[in-house]
Amino acid sequence: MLLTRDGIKDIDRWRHAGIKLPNYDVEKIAEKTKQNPTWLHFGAGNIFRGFIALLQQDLLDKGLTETGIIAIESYDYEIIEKVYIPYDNLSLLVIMHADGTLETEVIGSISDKILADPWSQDWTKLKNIFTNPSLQIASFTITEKAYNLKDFSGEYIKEVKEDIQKGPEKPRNIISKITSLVYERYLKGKYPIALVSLDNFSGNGERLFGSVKTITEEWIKKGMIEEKFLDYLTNPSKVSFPLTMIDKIVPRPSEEVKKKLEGLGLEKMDIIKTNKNTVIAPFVNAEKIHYLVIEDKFPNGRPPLEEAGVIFTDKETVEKVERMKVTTCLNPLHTTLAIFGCLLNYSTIAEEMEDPCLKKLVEKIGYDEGLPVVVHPGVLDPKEFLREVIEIRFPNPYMPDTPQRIATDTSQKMAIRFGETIKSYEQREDLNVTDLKYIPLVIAGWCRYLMGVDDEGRPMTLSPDPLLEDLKSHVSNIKLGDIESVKDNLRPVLSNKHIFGLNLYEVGLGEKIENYFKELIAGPGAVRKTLRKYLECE
Ligand SMILES: NC(=O)C1=CN([C@@H]2O[C@H](COP(=O)(O)OP(=O)(O)OC[C@H]3O[C@@H](n4cnc5c(N)ncnc54)[C@H](O)[C@@H]3O)[C@@H](O)[C@H]2O)C=CC1
Ligand SMILES: O=P(O)(O)OC[C@H]1O[C@](O)(CO)[C@@H](O)[C@@H]1O
Repeated sequence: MLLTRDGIKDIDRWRHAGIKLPNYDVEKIAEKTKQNPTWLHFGAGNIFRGFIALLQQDLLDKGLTETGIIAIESYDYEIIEKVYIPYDNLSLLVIMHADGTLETEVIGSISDKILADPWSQDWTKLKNIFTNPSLQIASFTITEKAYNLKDFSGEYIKEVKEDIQKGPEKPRNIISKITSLVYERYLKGKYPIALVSLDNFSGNGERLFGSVKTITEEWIKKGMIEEKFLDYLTNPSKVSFPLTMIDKIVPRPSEEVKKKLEGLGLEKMDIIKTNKNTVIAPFVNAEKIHYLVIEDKFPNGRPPLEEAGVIFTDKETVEKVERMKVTTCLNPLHTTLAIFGCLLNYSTIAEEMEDPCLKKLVEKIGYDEGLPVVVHPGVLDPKEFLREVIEIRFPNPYMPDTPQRIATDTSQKMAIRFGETIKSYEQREDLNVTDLKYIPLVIAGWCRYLMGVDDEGRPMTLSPDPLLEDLKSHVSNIKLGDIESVKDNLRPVLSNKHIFGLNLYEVGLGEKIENYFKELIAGPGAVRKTLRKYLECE
C-alpha cells in the first residue's frame, strides 16, 4: 500500500489493514483550499502532522469545515522534499496505546505545502495567500529558539542583522519573513488575521508579537516600510497574537513503529534525518491524550475547533493552564528525566519511570515542589493532570520517546521549567526558596550532563543546543572524580539570568547546586549514589 492520493483510493485494502481513512474527498478539499485559503501553518514538522492537522481532519470528517491547512516550511526544506512531495502531503498518524495496540489514521487535511523562501517561486504563491482576505490563521510550531532575534550578549543574530539592513523583500529569518508577509497583507487591504504560536513555552503569543514588532520598528526606522503598519500590527481587531497551551507527546518516528506499519503492508515508510537534524517520516507516532487551550482572539474568524476538543478561553486562563503544564506539571519532569536518563543510559522515558529513584524524583518535583505554587486554572485540574502525566502518559511502554530528544535545547528551557518555580518561592512569604531540594539537584544534574560523560564514566553524545559549545567550555576543566577541579567553573553558568531567569547565587541556591554537583562528579556511579542518598530509593 502506498501512502499517496491514488494509493488511498483502494479503500478496501486500507480498511482491511485497520487504517482509518479521511471521511472526505482529499482532492476536493485541496481544491477548495486553493480557492479559499483559511489556515497556513509554519513548521511542517512532527507535532503539526500529528496534532494540528488531526484537529482539522476531525472537523473535515464531521463536515464542520471545508478547507484544509497549508503547510509552510521556512527552515528545513528537506522535510517538504522528502516527506511531503512523495506522499502527496498525506501523513499516517499512529497512536500508541498503553496496552500495545496501535490506532492508525491517514491524515488528509494538509492541502498543500509551500516553501517560505524568497529565492523560490513559492514565495509569490505564499504572498498571494497571505494577502487573500479569506485567510484567518497563520500558526507556528517552529521551536522556541526560532523566536529569538538576539543572542545572549543582546546583539541581533547575524541573519536578523542582515534582514534589518536589507528590508522586507528577501528576508532569511523566520520572524522577518512573517513580518514581511504581514506587511504585504497590510498593503493589500489591512485585512485581519490571527498569528498563533503553538510552540511550547510561556507567553508564546506575546513573544511572537514582541519579535514581529521589533523587526517592524527597525524597518520603520530605516524608512523601509510605512509607519502606519505599526498601528495595524498593534490593533488586536486587525492582528491578534493569542496565547496558547499545547500538549501532546509526539516523539520522533521510531523504527519499531515503522516495522509494524510494514507488517500491515505499507510501503516506503522510511525515517529520515535531514541535514538540519529533523527526524521525520511519512508516519507520525504519538500518544492519544492531548490538550490545546487557546485565547479566543481571532479577528477574521476561525474554524469551530472546539468541536475537535480545543478549549477556547480568556488570556488569564491560558496563562494559568500553560504555567501549570510548562512550569510545573509536565515539562520540568520531562527535562528531569531527560538529564538523568542520558546520564544513566536510559533509552526511553517509559523505562525511566520504572526506575524507583527517577519516579520518586519526578514525584518530588511535581507534587512537593511544583504543586504548591500552581494557580488552579479552572479548566484543568493540576493535581489530576500531574497524576495522569506520572501514572499514565510517561510510563506508556509503547511511546518511543527518548531522554535524548527531550534533552534538546535544554538551555532554552531552564528558565521556564525551573526558574519560574524558583521565582514563585522567592515571592511567596509562606515559602522559603532555600527549602527547595530537588529542583537544585536537577540543575546540578544538568551541569553534570554537560560534561558529556555518563555515570559510568564513558563519553556520551550530547543533544543539540544553541549554547552547547559555550556551556561545555565552562565544565571542560572539571574532571570526573576530582572535586577540587570544580573551583569557580560553574559560576558563569549558574549566575546567568538568561539561562535561569535569575542569578541562582542571588536567591541562595548557587552553593547548594555546586555541592550537589560535587557529589554527582565524585566518580563513576556517583549520579546513582547521589539519587539514592537524597531520594532514599533503591
Ligand atoms: N513534539 C511534541 O511533542 C510537541 C512539540 N511542540 C512544539 O513544537 C515544536 C516543534 O516540535 P516538532 O514539530 O515535534 O519538531 P520537529 O523537529 O519535527 O520539527 C521542527 C519544526 O520547526 C522548524 N524549525 C526549527 N528551527 C527553526 C527556525 N530556526 N526557524 C524556523 N523554523 C524552524 C523545522 O523546520 C520544523 O518544521 C517544539 O519545539 C515545541 O515547541 C509542542 C507540543 C508537543
Ligand atoms: O522538551 P520539549 O522539546 O519542549 O518537548 C517536550 C515534550 O512534552 C510536551 O511538552 C508534551 O506536550 C511536548 O512538547 C513534547 O513532547
